[in-house]
Amino acid sequence: MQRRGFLAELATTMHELEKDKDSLAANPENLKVIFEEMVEMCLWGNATDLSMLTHLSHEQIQHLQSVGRDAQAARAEFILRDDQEKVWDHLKSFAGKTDSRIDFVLDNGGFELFTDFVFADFLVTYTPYASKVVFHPKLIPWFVSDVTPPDFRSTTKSLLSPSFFPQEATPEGAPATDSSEESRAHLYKMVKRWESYIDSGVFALSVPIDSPLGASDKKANFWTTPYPYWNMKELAPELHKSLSDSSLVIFKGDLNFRKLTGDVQWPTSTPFETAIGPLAGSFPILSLRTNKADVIVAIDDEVAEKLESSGEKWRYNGKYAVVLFQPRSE
Ligand SMILES: O=P(O)(O)OC[C@H]1O[C@](O)(CO)[C@@H](O)[C@@H]1O
Repeated sequence: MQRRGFLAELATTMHELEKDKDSLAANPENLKVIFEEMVEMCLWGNATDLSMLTHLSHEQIQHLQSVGRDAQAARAEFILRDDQEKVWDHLKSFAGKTDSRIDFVLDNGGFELFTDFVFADFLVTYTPYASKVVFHPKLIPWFVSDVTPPDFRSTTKSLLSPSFFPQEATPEGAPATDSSEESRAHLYKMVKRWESYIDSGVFALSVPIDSPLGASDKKANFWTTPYPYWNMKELAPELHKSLSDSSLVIFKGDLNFRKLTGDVQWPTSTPFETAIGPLAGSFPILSLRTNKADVIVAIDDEVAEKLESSGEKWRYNGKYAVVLFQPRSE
């Protein structure tokens, strides 16, 4: 029930944005505020994949996945390096262009994919900076809950299915409240829009949408090889070329971050640009990562020292995060 609350809350937020669409488009500063909420929603959507569920309490999971403005503000101090400002400036440079494309290198299905859809929807529906989104799934569920093409296809269908969210009832069995009916309607409308975007190509998968589990595709096989993303250009030239046409490539989650940085035990203050090696400058990269493994870069020494001396398992307890941006080279 709680999960449905979050989904509906996001759907209602998106619904309410509709009223302000024109004024938001005319006023980038207001749009920026919403953009930052969207980035953080999408970032923390990664906090609780299946592997984290085993050691977080129900309350901790709910806290990490709560999507309201206040909950996000409370978590801002846990973002150890935050390049949102740079990303926003980069996005604004696409105003007036009709062919700007954002790519999402997906991570987990379920709640995280829902937040990816919401962010993508925000970018194409409410900002003048993106005309298309390409989603990159994996062809096998490599780290258990990775999004595959069948997951992508079934997500909108599930969200639209009446049985997915059974009618709410009060403990006494009274009928649903007006507000829950309304939020259900907002969710329905939003997901219908996503389906129309899939039909029209505004939202696309990098591989044929009907690809079965275990299919082979030059644009996706690389994601499930043992190689770091440093080797993308020579080992997956088609994928590299395709991403080179993107206005922004968003890498979701911990595993993608590890592959971007070579899964190396870098000194914590290593610049992101150094850690991503030959990929730096090839295309604009945004990494939205909650920390679930030892690898970490781009953190000020004082911050790292303080966390180390606290004894907290900050590198992998899922409570901390980084938002890292590397632009395309001129
Ligand atoms: O789903 P994500 O964010 O890519 O996280 C995957 C991570 O989960 C783990 O399997 C366990 O935390 C890590 O080893 C791995 O990097």
